[in-house]
Amino acid sequence: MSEEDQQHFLDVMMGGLANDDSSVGVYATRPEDYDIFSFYLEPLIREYHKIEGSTKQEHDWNIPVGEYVLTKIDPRLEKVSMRARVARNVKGFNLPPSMDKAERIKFENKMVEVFDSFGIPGKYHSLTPGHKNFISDKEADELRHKHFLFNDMTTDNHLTSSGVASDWPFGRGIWISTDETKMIWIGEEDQLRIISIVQGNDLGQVDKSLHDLLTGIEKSGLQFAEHQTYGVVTTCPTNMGTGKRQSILGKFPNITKQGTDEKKLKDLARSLGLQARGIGGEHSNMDKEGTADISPSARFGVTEAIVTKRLWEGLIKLYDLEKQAGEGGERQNCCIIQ
Ligand SMILES: Nc1ncnc2c1ncn2[C@@H]1O[C@H](COP(=O)(O)OP(=O)(O)OP(=O)(O)O)[C@@H](O)[C@H]1O
Repeated sequence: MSEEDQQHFLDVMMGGLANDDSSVGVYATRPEDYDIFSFYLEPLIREYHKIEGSTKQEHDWNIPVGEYVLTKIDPRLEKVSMRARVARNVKGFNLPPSMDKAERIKFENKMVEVFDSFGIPGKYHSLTPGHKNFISDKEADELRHKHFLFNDMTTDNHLTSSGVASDWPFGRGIWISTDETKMIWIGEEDQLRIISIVQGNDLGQVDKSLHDLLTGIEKSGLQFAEHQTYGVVTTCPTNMGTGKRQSILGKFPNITKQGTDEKKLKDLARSLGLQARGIGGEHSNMDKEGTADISPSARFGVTEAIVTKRLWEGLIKLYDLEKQAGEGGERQNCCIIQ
């Protein structure tokens, strides 16, 4: 390996070397890392995604609207906060761990041009000092409170030690559609996180909203970085494949014993192929009602449609366990996050 590659390899491993609590401990710094360091990254991707034999990532957004309706699980799941996001990076740019300040700003400006012309009404809010769309800390916190905007990245050791959070807050921001159901993060763990949040009960509805947004961006001519085997290229190998994470915010007071036993819910979720996170995203806590963000773990070797199906099937089982955990098999109120 050349000296230059050795340095890049060290950069890839930096997040894990600096953080004992890392689960994967690896961030790609450039799309080509997945080929140059495949001897290291391929086994890791296979193990994480439990892939045996040869798998080539396929895409399928054919998600039935009207089929995965949460009120079929429980009529009280009427107004649930549903979220779906995909991670994307654009061809020709480094991945966030190795972007410098100038490249981050250049990327943000390129995206502002897309937002000005891609046809979905909305507004861009920038965290970059001096940007024409700059928002104050107070405004940024209001957007965080609504679960729209990502946190200050410098508070996360994994993001700082790997370089993902470098040059904060330059080149960072969020585009939000006028109806506040669609949003795009700029400059977080991936260059783009394309997101939809819908309050409702049909999982297909949030997928459709996300897919409309993604298609709109693709039509703008932006070309995403793709790998011939692993699908969309993402900074963290755990997101490779579809880059899709789909979740609902649900209340599980019985399983979590009023939020005092988060581990119980996390373990049960894991056994169902799901992940349970706290109310404010990864590494956050649940509240006294055991409110958790539930999403399927799989991103690679499954299609976008399968991710939704897995969430649906997992929720049927998880809500049944919640019911069983309650006194007399009764489930308390479940879902509305205001
Ligand atoms: N169903 C949901 N409804 C509303 N907000 C949600 C929902 N699920 C997650 N969120 C919010 O989205 C934000 C981002 O969460 P988080 O960082 O865990 O996930 P992510 O964007 O998918 O990225 P990553 O998996 O890389 O951490 C948090 O504020 C979280 O509370």
